[in-house]
Amino acid sequence: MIEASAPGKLFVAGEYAVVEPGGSAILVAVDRFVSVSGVDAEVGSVQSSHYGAEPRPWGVEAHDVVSAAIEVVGSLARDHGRTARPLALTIDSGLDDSDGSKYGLGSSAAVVVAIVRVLAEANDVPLDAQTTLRLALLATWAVNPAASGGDVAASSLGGWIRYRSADAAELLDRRERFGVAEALTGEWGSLAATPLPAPEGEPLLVGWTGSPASTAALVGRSRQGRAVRDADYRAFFAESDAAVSELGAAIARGDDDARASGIRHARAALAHYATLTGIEIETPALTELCAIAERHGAPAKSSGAGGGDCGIALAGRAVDRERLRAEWLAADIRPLDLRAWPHATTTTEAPAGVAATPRRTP
Ligand SMILES: Nc1ncnc2c1ncn2[C@@H]1O[C@H](COP(=O)(O)OP(=O)(O)O)[C@@H](O)[C@H]1O
Ligand SMILES: C[C@@](O)(CCOP(=O)(O)OP(=O)(O)O)CC(=O)O
Repeated sequence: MIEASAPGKLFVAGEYAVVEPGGSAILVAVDRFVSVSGVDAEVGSVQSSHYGAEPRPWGVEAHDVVSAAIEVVGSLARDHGRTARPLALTIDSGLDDSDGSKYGLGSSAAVVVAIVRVLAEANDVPLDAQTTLRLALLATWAVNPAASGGDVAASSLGGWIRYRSADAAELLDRRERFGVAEALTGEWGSLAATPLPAPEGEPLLVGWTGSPASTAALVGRSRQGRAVRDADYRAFFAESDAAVSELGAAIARGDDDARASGIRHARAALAHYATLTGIEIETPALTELCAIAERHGAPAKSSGAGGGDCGIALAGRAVDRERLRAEWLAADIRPLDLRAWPHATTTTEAPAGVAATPRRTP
């Protein structure tokens, strides 16, 4: 049996701007995982609670990320002159809560990355984190070419990362014309995924404000909705980029004040974007989440597409986290028990039962 897992993620800054090729974001992987196992089988299949009781055979016309991930690694194996080994895959997602709440922790990215890891291991295709990222991006874009891939980068690399997006259309075209193996090598334009040092003292606090509208719908609306003047969009893009640079540099040198300023600037850029597009990114519940955190001295903002889901706060050592969490709860905001992963103190250890890199068991 081969097993691998991949962590979920949260956006810290750069949402929406990162959708544009060359846009930047900061993300953090969190300690909830999607795990995938695979055993040799005559016919490839996938079992998941998403599909009901029966395993789904590979190759079924299902335009989803699971099929896309199987397809992309299969193509790579063929490009290397091998036939992809059929496996019976089982997907087990720990990203949603036992009561069925979905927190928007990037399940599609974690599923893709975990599947890519298992299949690559089964087919003896060695993968480093950057190659995993590229393969998982090709799979993700095959289903959603408008995705920035920031979530895929966080799932592939783990930890705190700075991400700059690539031109999906150009890379999909390269895959189409030259195959996956060829598409993987060579320039990926503006793509960059760089680890940042984990901030000291585990400052990440996460609150969940309820289920949002779908991200695809929000991103779609942002493009087709209110006609945004090019100059206005450019101003937002520059503002977001500056906030991400400020925050990335602050995290890199461990400067808490500059980190707080970076978060507040990223929040302001999103407010600007919401005004331009008419999208409600920061709902009243998210505004309340931020107000409570700010009263405790912790800078905060929405995380991801917004319209609900999670907000984050970065709490310095002086912040009374227990009181902050209690006030969130009293305001109907659910504090989530999440930490950055790998944890700052145990960077080499995976939690029990979690294989960051694929593992074979007899
Ligand atoms: N446990 C799972 N089993 C199979 N597919 C999954 C699972 N979790 C997520 N997915 C895939 O990921 C998609 C969810 O993607 P998306 O709506 O972007 O959510 P998220 O914001 O969590 O990434 C699903 O439609 C499905 O294709
Ligand atoms: C708007 C975005 O920049 C961020 C969306 O972040 P979310 O974390 O909300 O996304 P899902 O994982 O699909 O729930 C779109 C993108 O980067 O693709």
